[in-house]
Amino acid sequence: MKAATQAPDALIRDLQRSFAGGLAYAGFLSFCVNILLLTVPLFMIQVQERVVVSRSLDTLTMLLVIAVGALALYGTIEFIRSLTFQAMASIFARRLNLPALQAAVSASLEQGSGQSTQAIRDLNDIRYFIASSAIATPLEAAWSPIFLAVLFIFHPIYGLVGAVSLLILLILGVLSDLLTRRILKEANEAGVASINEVGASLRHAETIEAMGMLPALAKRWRGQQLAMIEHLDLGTRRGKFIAALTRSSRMTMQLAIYATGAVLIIRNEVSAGTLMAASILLGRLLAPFDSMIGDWRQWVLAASAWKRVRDLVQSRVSQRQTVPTPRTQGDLVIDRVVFAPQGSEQTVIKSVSFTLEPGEVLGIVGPSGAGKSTLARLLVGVLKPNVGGVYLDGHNVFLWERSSFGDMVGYLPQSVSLLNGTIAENIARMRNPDPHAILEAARIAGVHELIGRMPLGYDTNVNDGDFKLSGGQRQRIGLARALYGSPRLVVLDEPNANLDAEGEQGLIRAVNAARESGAIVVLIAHRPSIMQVVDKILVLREGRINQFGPRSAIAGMITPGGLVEMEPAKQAEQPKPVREVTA
Ligand SMILES: Nc1ncnc2c1ncn2[C@@H]1O[C@H](COP(=O)(O)OP(=O)(O)OP(=O)(O)O)[C@@H](O)[C@H]1O
Repeated sequence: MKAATQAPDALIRDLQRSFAGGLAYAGFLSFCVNILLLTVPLFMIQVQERVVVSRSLDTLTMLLVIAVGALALYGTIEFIRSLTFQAMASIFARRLNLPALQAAVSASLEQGSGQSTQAIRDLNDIRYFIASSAIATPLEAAWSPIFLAVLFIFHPIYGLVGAVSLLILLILGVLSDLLTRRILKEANEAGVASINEVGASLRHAETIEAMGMLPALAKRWRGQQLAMIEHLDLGTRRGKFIAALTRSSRMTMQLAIYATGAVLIIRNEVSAGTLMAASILLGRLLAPFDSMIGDWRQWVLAASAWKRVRDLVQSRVSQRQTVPTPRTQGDLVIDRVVFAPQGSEQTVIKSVSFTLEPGEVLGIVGPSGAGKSTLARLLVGVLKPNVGGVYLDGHNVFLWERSSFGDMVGYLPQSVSLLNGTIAENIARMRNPDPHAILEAARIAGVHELIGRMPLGYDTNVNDGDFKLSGGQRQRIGLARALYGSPRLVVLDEPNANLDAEGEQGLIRAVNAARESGAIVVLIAHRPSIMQVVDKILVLREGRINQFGPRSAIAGMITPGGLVEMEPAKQAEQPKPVREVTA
C-alpha cells in the first residue's frame, strides 16, 4: 500500500536504498561464505603438513570435525543468502507492481497498450534476475582480494600467477562489455517493439482473418524481427566467443598454478599441501569473474528492463494525487479547457467552458472528428488538459486519486471493452462484487432479464469460448458497469450506437434514473433519438462550442447527422472562468 501512495522519485529512491541495504547484508553473508570457502584448501594443507607427517589419526579426526562443522555453517549461510536475494526480489516486485501498472496504464492511453504488458514482463525479468545466482557474483568478486592475499601468503609466485590471471579475466570482461552491451540492448529494444506491435495487432484477429491480412502483417513483423534476431545473434555470438575464451584461459591458468607449484615444491620453497590449496584458491578467485562474463547478457537485459521500469514510473505517477478524496456531490465545471494530443500539432479541444449541476443531463453532438470523445475523456480525467481544468465539486478530476474517483464516476467509452471475468465481476468493475449493487445497476440499465437468459446468468464469463456477447449486449452490460454504485458523474460515449429500440428505451430509462438520483449525466450521440432525454445540448464543432443551451432552444437546429445548420452563436450559457489554471 505504501508504494501506491508514494511519489515516484521517493519510491525509486526508497527502493534503491532498501535494495542497497539488502545487498550490504548479502555482502556480509558473502564475506562469511568466502571465508568458510577457505575450509577445504586449509584442510588439505593441514592434512599434508600435520597428519601425513605425524601420522596422527586423532589430529585427522579433529581436523575433520572442524572442517565438517565449517562446511555445515557454509551451507547454512549460503541458504540464508539465497533467501535474502529472494526476499529482495519479491519486495522489489511487490512495491513496484502497482506504481508500474498505474504508470503503464497512463502511458498506454497515449502510446498504445503495449506499455502495460511490457512493464509486467520487465518487472518479472528483474525479479528473476535478483533472485538468480547472477546477482551474487559481484559480491563474491568483491572478496577476491582476500583469496589473492592468501595466495601471496602461500608464496609470492602463487600470488603473481593469481594477479596475472585476474588481470586477464578483467580484460576479457571489459572486452565482453564493449563487444556485446550496445548490440544486446538494441536487440532487446527491437524485440520489445516487435512484441508490442504483434500484441497490438493480434487484438484485431477477426479483421486480420476476415480480410486475409496475415501474410502482409507477417511480412512487416518479419522485417522487425529480422533486425532483432540479427542483433541478438551477433551479440550472443560475440558473448559466447568471449565466454569460451574465458573458460579456456581459466583452465590454462589452473595449469599455470599447478606447474608453478610443482617448480616451487621441487625447489623446496613450499610444502606439497599448498599445491592443491593454491589451485582451489585460484579457482575461487576467478570463478565470479568467469560467471559474470558468462552471465553478461542477463546483466545487460536486467539493466535495460530496470531503466524502462524506472523511467516509466518516474515519468507518470507523479501526475495524479495519491490521497483519496471522499465521495462528493456538486457542480461539474469545465473551465477553458484546451487539449492537444502529445506530439500532435493539432489542438483538438479549444477553450471549452461550461457548467452542469447535479441532476442535469447534457447531450453533446457534433460532426465526426469534432472532439466529442476527447472531451468525454477529459471529463473523466483520462486525459490531462494542456490549459484549464475539469472540476467536480471543486476537485480537479485529472488529479483525483483514481480509486476514489472511480467511486464517483461511470464511464461508457465508445468502444466497449469488457474485461476477462464474469458479467457480475465486470459490472462490479472487477472489485469484490456487491450482489445488491450489481442487481440494482443491472436493473437500472435494463439488462437484468437479458443477463438472466445467458448460460450462467451473472456468472457467465464474457470471454467464454462457447458463448459470445453481441455488440449491443456488451454495450448494455457496459452501461450497467457505468451505473454501478450510483456514480455522481456518468459519461456515456455513443451508448446507443449498437442498440435496438428496446435497448434504447432501456438507455432512456437508465439516464432518467441517474438524473433522479442527482447524478450529472453527459451523453454523446450521433443518433438524435436519444436527445429527447437531455436537459441541455452542446454542439461541438472543430473542438469549439458551437452552441450550448437548453434542449428546447437547440434541438430544432440539429439535423439527423448531429449537425447544426447555423453559424456559431452567442453561447447560451458560458460560465465565467472559474480560476486560473494552467497544466
Ligand atoms: N491521441 C490522439 N492523437 C492524435 N490525434 C487525436 C488523438 N485523439 C484524438 N485525436 C484527433 O482529435 C480529433 C477528434 O477526435 P474525437 O475522437 O474526439 O472525435 P469525435 O468527435 O468523438 O468523432 P466521432 O464522432 O467520429 O467519434 C480527431 O481529428 C482525432 O484524429
